[in-house]
Amino acid sequence: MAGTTQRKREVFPSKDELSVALAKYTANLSAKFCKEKGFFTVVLSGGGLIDWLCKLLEPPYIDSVEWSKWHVFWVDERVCSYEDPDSNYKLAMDGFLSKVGIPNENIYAIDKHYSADGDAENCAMLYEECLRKLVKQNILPLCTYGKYQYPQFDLQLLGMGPDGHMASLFPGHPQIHVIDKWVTYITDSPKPPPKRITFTLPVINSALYNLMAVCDDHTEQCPRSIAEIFKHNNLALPAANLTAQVEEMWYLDQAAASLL
Ligand SMILES: O=C(O)[C@H](O)[C@@H](O)[C@H](O)[C@H](O)COP(=O)(O)O
Repeated sequence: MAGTTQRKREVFPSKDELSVALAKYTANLSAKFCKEKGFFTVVLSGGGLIDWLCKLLEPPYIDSVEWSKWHVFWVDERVCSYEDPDSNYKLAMDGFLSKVGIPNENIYAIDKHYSADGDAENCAMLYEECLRKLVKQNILPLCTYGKYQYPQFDLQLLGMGPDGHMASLFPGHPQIHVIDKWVTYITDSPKPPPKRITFTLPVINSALYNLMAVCDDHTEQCPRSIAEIFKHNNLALPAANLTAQVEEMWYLDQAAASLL
């Protein structure tokens, strides 16, 4: 089913207030899905997001969230070794995942060897294979979207770059049009590093809940992209193509929303 949700947004005076709301949103969905089906599938991105998730590491969430029932994925990943400061896996492990009790086998990172070798194509292929195994194990249901089926996650936590990219789907690059794969790759990303893997747009839009968090660090481009999306629905910006099966929510700080 194609996502038909309405784009919702909330604007927060500061990053700190956005972080509080982000923790609450995530913890509420975690409780809902753990109660309903016994586990919670959550997809992370890189960038500022991991830092903004820090309130989950504080009471009441650190003790109340059922961390052992989480399954964690990445919407995109930089193709480099796990130790590289560019790695989204390292960013999330160091800043968040190592501080909560998620079983290691529930953390689905990019392939260790191909990523260290810089082999983006095989990393994408193996990540898709990993998702297909989880479909067989009934961890991920399938969602029909257009003429294909895609894995369906409970919650995706996304970020947007100032140019309007989300995941590693960049404006003017062909990856945004890929529909016959679940995971694809790019070797000339305009945001460094150049080699990355990324979920395709229909996988992103098959998620039940998509939360896009955007805080602006005083760039001129970010508020302009937000205005293009909310006022003109300019689909040339990849993030304007975001939808979800149940809820598409945008959390913006005041700076990012300054042109709305
Ligand atoms: O690996 C990545 O680079 C990301 O997943 C990317 O899509 C990110 O979410 C946005 O670029 C926002 O990043 P910032 O929060 O740092 O602006």
